[in-house]
Amino acid sequence: MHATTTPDDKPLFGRPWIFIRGVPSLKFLPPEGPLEVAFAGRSNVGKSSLINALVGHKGLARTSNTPGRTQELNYFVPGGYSGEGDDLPPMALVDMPGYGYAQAPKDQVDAWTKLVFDYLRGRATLKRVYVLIDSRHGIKKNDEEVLDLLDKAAVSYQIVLTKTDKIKEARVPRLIAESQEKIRKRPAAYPEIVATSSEKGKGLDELRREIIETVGYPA
Ligand SMILES: Nc1nc2c(ncn2[C@@H]2O[C@H](COP(=O)(O)OP(=O)(O)OP(=O)(O)O)[C@@H](O)[C@H]2O)c(=O)[nH]1
Ligand SMILES: [Mg+2]
Repeated sequence: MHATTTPDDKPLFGRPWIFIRGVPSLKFLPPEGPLEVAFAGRSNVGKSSLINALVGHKGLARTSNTPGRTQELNYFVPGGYSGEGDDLPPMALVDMPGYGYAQAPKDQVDAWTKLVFDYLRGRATLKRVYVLIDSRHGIKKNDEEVLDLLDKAAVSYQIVLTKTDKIKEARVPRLIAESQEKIRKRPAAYPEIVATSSEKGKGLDELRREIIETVGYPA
């Protein structure tokens, strides 16, 4: 018997990831197939940077200092699958436009927000949403609205603190405790909170482990 060489023999985050599709409106979504893990959060919170840090590819998802950089649902998958027939990747990471303030015309921002909310509410293969919260700001009113939506739609989500390199280290445990208190009664919230810094590589292994567990990889 010889060992197989299917891509599934390699660790999920130990191989190149590729961009496969940008979705400007729901009708362009790929057919439901592989499990999806999505990243939500206010504009500029660090969604695209976190995806790049997780997969170890700096320029994969476009990032910017200007809020409103990501304007579509962007699909990223591990490479090595043709996408034809049954040769599908085991999962996809979905980067999303941010909600809240963005440097773009209001009707455009309203359209992205609707796209994100409709996707979050209605995607059967969406397995987990990471709701990113900037460590300097904590959970705000518009974050709460997204948590309400996810609770109502019974979509499992987890809070991820971003940019922890921008606050004093001693504040991190307090922020985790405060955030945990805010989600304690929320039915679809995963109780653990992950503190990350894409810049310093903090919390990434923990998050990778969570994602692997969430999608049940390898099956
Ligand atoms: N110091 C620090 N800066 C970060 C970190 N993560 C992201 N940033 C910076 O924050 C800014 C926004 O990052 P993005 O990843 O583009 O944020 P986003 O949430 O995808 O933003 P939109 O697509 O506009 O919604 C960029 O200037 C990043 O370099 C971090 O961990 N630490
Ligand atoms: Mg982005």
